[in-house]
Amino acid sequence: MSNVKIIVAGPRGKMGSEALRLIENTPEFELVGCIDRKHDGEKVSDLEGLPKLDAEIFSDVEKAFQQLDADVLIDLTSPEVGYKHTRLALENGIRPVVGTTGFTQEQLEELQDLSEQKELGTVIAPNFAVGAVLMMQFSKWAAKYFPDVEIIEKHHDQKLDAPSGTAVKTAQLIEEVRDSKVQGHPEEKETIPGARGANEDGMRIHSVRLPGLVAHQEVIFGGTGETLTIKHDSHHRQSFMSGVKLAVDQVQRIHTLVYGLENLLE
Ligand SMILES: NC(=O)C1=CN([C@@H]2O[C@H](COP(=O)(O)OP(=O)(O)OC[C@H]3O[C@@H](n4cnc5c(N)ncnc54)[C@H](OP(=O)(O)O)[C@@H]3O)[C@@H](O)[C@H]2O)C=CC1
Ligand SMILES: O=C(O)C1=N[C@H](C(=O)O)C[C@H](O)C1
Repeated sequence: MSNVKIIVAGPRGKMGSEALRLIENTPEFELVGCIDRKHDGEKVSDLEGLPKLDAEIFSDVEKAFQQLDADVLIDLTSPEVGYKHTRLALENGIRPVVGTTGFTQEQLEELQDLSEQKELGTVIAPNFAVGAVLMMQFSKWAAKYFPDVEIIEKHHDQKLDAPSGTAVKTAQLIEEVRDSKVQGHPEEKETIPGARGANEDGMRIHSVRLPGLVAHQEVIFGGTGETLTIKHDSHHRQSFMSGVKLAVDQVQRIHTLVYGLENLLE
């Protein structure tokens, strides 16, 4: 079988650089190019701290997609640019695997339509860590029995989007099984705005941002005389890479958009 030819967008980033290491260590994966707003025309191997891979860097995304013979785009950038990259990849016959978080519901629906129209697979996964996927699934299960729930997500202080994509996805999964419910005291008042966190269908989501953190989430359920906490921690970004590999393998076998790694796990 021939190699999977991959473009990485965001190669200097915390996740993008980890994805380059995954490609370097996966015999059937081949890096054919990178998208980066800096270093146009340089090689990945020219950049300090990145694997010695002989792929060219492009700052012009359309040029990259037209010139490179690629099967898959791995996007690990920021919400606005990630959406643009995903659209352009599909328009150029390249299957996107997207870890970038912060896409709107409308953007996800547009990408779903485009993916189907082009008959090309797209994987958008708010969290590639298998443990995080299980934490979300367990939370969905628990919400059937415990409709009072609050989500606390904790990330490093360089994160751009809040709440995290994982927290949003967790709330969406819980909403599938939980009747809409306003939690807390009906007359509660915030004496400092934001004290009760974001309100998603009555559920509260709290976002902590601190140096020293990587990616962590607790989902706390409250019942009569008991609480249940479901917790996941990513201590290192390697935790996301088996999911990225699975998504790259599977995106070539599907012809629609899959949102969430749980839909690809056996
Ligand atoms: N699905 C998952 O499992 C995970 C998803 N994520 C998500 O992945 C994304 C990246 O995270 P992380 O690696 O931590 O972030 P970083 O900030 O470390 O990296 C982002 C990269 O994207 C580049 N970038 C940002 N904006 C642009 C732009 N306008 N044009 C071109 N390149 C751009 C940055 O380049 P520059 O240095 O020039 O700004 C940087 O190289 C985030 O959305 C995050 O939420 C993170 C971890 C796990
Ligand atoms: O920015 C991060 O770091 C992470 N982003 C994703 C999210 O928004 O959920 C996944 C993981 O939590 C790490």
